[in-house]
Amino acid sequence: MPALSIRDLDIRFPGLDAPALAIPVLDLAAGARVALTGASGSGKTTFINAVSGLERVRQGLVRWGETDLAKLGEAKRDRWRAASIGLVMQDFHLFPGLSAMDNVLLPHRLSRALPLAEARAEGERLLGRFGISRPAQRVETLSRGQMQRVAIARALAGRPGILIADEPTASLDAESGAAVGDLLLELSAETGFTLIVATHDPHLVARMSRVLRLANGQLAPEH
Ligand SMILES: Nc1ncnc2c1ncn2[C@@H]1O[C@H](COP(=O)(O)OP(=O)(O)OP(=O)(O)O)[C@@H](O)[C@H]1O
Repeated sequence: MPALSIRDLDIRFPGLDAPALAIPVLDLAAGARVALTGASGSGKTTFINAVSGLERVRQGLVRWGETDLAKLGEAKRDRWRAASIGLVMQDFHLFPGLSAMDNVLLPHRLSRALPLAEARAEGERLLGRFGISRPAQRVETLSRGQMQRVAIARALAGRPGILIADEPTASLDAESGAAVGDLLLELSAETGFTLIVATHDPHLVARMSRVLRLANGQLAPEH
């Protein structure tokens, strides 16, 4: 359950006058439950890409525990991410034609960060717990709320110390969105992973222990 330290982070894209994201100092405690919020274009996805190692950090320090992502090349970042982070996206990113269980196992077959038998056992446990009673069902036949729960089971089957979710409830109706929010909070309380959720959902924001508000790539002071 690593803590996150950011120092002097500055991410720029060609054609933009100001940095897309500039964070002089940010510390998140191990096991923190953090909402990341802000208007469209404020830098949420840029933040997620930087702290998950999806994007290379060229200026500044992004350290999870003892690992400074800015110092790792792409292959090492990919390996670190597979072993350390579960990612949940708005549009689930599930593979149609594969069963719920095969979707859960796919990243573990590829990364081998964890023995496959362990990922399978944990995946079965999580799918059962999430009410996905037919793990052999093809994912495209599930409801959207069920699809998101399969995506969460996939993210957690490797027992990561960090879970990062990008708008996990945005494409769900209010009821399924609330259920997914409940699930994320319940699981983080049980397992203690550090949770970062980018969201516009005020109900979910209100239930997190800390709220980071981005505007034009900068963090607003916290209350
Ligand atoms: N690869 C890129 N090249 C140029 N500009 C980019 C690139 N990626 C992001 N930006 C710009 O950086 C800023 C922050 O974008 P980002 O996607 O992080 O915002 P966001 O808060 O996630 O928005 P949304 O809620 O709409 O997803 C925006 O002005 C965006 O246009």
